[in-house]
Amino acid sequence: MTASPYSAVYPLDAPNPGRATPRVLSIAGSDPSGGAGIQADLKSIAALGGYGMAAITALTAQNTMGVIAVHVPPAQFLRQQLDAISSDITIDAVKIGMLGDATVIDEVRGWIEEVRPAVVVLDPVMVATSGDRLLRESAEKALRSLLPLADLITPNLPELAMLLGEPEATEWESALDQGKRLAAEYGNTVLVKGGHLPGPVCPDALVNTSGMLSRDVIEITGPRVETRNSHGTGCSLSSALATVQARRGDWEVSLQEAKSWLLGALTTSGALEVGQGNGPVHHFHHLQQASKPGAFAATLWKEAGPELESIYGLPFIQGLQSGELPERDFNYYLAQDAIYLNGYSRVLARAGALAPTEEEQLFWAKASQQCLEVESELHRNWLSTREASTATGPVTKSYVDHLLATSASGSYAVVLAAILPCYWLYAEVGRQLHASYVDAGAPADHAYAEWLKTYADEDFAAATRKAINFTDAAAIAGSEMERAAMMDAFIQSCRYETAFFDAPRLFAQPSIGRG
Ligand SMILES: Nc1ncnc2c1ncn2[C@@H]1O[C@H](COP(=O)(O)OP(=O)(O)O)[C@@H](O)[C@H]1O
Ligand SMILES: Cc1ncc(COP(=O)(O)OP(=O)(O)O)c(N)n1
Repeated sequence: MTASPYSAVYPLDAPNPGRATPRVLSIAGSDPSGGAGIQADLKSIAALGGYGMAAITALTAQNTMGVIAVHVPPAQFLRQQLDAISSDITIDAVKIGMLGDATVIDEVRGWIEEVRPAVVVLDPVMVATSGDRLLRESAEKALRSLLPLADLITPNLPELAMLLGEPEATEWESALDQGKRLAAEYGNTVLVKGGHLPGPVCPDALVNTSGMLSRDVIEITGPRVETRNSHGTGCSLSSALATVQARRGDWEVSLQEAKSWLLGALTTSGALEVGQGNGPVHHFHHLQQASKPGAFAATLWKEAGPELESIYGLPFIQGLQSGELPERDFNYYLAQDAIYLNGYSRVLARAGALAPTEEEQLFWAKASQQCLEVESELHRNWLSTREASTATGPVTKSYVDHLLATSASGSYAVVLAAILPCYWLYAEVGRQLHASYVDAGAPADHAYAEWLKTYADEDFAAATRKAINFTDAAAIAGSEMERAAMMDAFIQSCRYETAFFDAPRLFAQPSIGRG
């Protein structure tokens, strides 16, 4: 099973001690072309689920080709902006970007010392990629005085070198060494970024030498996207990190989530068609993708692919297809299926209770009832003449527990995502098995002929299509966080589907009597 990009990024069991919608302040310069500075910060904060605020340090006249002019308003006015915000609003995280000159830095330092926000991310913006200065050279010393107040510093390689007064690193290992030196000097965490190095990968690493992370260096790598559209990547990443950190409270988790989102924003940046130079990244790529009907269902199906492949490779499925499956395994499977269906029926009823429309309520209520009817049918027609333990097996127990836990605490959309694999994977596996039985001339002497015929159930196929459509619609109506939780619930259920088909091989006992 390949790991889902979402499961790494939004683990359901990850610590989530912060606010669902963190209030994040960007203290940065304005980029009127919208790709960097506060404009990029506000988009990034919103894209990652935060409430964005902005105090403007400087105005630039710039576009995707470079910076034409910089205007730094009086620093006291910045202080008035900052005081206006902090006297009224609790700030969960601050991202600091372009500061312009030493008077601005002094005001920001005074305000941070007074307010002490819980999360401070400092992107020490000095020179734009275009080569234009965004911080006066005379202000570099003042900038260093701000570093101890930051929890995380996110310099690019030229900025890292400038802060240390060393030549710029040209290799990843020496960049990490520089990161360690800066982290040791200021006692905080440094994000060393590999964007400026050549090569097919683009690594980033959290570096802390005082034991505040699980390791001194936590490296997260990713592919390098072939694009010119990297304007504002540093701004976007640092504000995304501040937002996720305020929610998650774990820098490693925050970097994984922010980096994965930025990768999508870089990959899809071409669709924006903004400017003739280094264009911006697509901050809201994930929302547009998810709002197309069928797109979320297609992503789910792609995620289920490797699990389906595993299912087809299982001895149980191959034995069912060839007819050589030991009867003991088949009996175990039937008995566990009956137990499972009883639990599944309760979860379907819960989906009905949460359904937003009468059509969906009716669909799930009927599905819940049909589930109990199939359970009775299994007992009446299939299990009454067979020997199989009626004790709940470990996989059945875990699968039903997962479904019940999801239905107890998950939203309608998440419950549907957990329910769906039992429809979708089962329908697909059944379709394939039935097709191969028919292709083989539907032999009447096939040991499981009667069972394989039950897979040709057009009503179940139609119900599966409806369940997929309802799940897709719930994803479109939901938030990004909800879709991530749906993805996790879906993948978890897919894994249980595979385990369920494999359970007879592992747990069916040779001659256990019923009861
Ligand atoms: N071409 C690219 N492909 C993938 N990730 C990139 C690319 N360029 C930059 N990044 C990522 O963007 C973020 C900002 O990196 P960097 O370009 O080094 O900083 P800055 O924008 O401050 O100069 C980092 O997470 C880096 O890994
Ligand atoms: C107003 C403003 N702030 C910061 C930058 C620099 O942006 P950054 O994300 O570091 O990357 P580049 O745009 O330089 O590639 C800026 N240009 N403007």
